[in-house]
Amino acid sequence: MSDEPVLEVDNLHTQFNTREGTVHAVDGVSFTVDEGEIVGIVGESGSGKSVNALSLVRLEDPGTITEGSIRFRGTEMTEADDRAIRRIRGDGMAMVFQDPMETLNPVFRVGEQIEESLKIHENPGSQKLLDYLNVPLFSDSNERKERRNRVAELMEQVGIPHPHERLDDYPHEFSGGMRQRATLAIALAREPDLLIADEPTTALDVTIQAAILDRIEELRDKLGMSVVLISHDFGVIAEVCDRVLVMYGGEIMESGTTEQILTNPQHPYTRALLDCMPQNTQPKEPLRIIDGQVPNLKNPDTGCMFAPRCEHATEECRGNEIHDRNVDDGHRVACCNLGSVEGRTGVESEENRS
Ligand SMILES: Nc1ncnc2c1ncn2[C@@H]1O[C@H](COP(=O)(O)OP(=O)(O)OP(=O)(O)O)[C@@H](O)[C@H]1O
Ligand code: NI
Repeated sequence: MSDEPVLEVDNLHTQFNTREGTVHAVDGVSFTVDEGEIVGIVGESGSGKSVNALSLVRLEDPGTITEGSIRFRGTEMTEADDRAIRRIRGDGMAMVFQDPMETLNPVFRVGEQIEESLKIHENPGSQKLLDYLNVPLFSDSNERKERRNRVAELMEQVGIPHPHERLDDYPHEFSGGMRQRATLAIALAREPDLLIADEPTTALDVTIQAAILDRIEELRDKLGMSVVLISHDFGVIAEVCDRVLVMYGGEIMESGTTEQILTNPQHPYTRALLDCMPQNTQPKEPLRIIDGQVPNLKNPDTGCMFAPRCEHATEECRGNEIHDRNVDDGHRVACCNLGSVEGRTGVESEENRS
């Protein structure tokens, strides 16, 4: 195990230029992911979670990274050329999307698609040329058989039963949960150092969701893989994550270990999100939602993004730039009004880092 974080994101800004103005989708985000660590990103719809994730793998187009740094295992992703990015997508980082059909091609068999991913992993640089020449990487039949076994093994790892019988199925022959598992197998075929999973279980029912989260956790334990797991559901995050980033309006409002965030939430937004968890709602009580709307990210106002919806907000919150502060070892909060929320403890006087 190395002490260096696998991923270091510093002051990342990703914007979209639209006719109505510039959308500040990710606005000064900093975080790290250590080897073997599962970091969760939680926040309401539109808070910038997906744009953040896509920026990490440099799929932010049509957005633009306007500022900041993303260092992945020593490579500066914001400056890397296409070749370096292709290599990193080949075997460094892999991404799983909410909709499996973003990954799966309906006209190829599931097994073939996992096999393709294995090939890219083994040969990230030469892939384009081989595709162009239409040369199969493995012509020898023994090797072909071995490769199919490896694909079946991967399918088994992600919980697809009877994989040898399912290898030659097409995606439409798979159920939603099985398709999601297949995309996980495609991602894992590359043995990524970092798996970025954007709402991988949102469309699935609870038991399948739990099974997939178990798999991710198990693979982290087995392979030492690092994971960035995105969800709007605190329940999912609490289940598997070591550390949590709470995102709102393109910024990180609070970050800390899962325990710190769950047992000692300091930011009013984090508290509001936790209050909305079904687990924290009485039976028969309707599910709570946070009053008000997510902010307009076009030409945002100064001050705290959450201030318009925050019951503790003061003039200071609206007028000033907010810096995050350390409230406990590794627990940071971007709120200028710390201490106003009942039950807050342990706030250090230390000002922001920068
Ligand atoms: N292609 C685009 N053009 C313009 N704005 C965009 C584009 N893609 C995303 N945005 C904006 O960026 C902001 C962040 O979106 P993002 O998809 O990252 O949110 P999210 O937190 O992932 O939400 P959800 O939970 O709904 O997936 C939103 O305001 C969204 O409208
Ligand atoms: Ni999203």
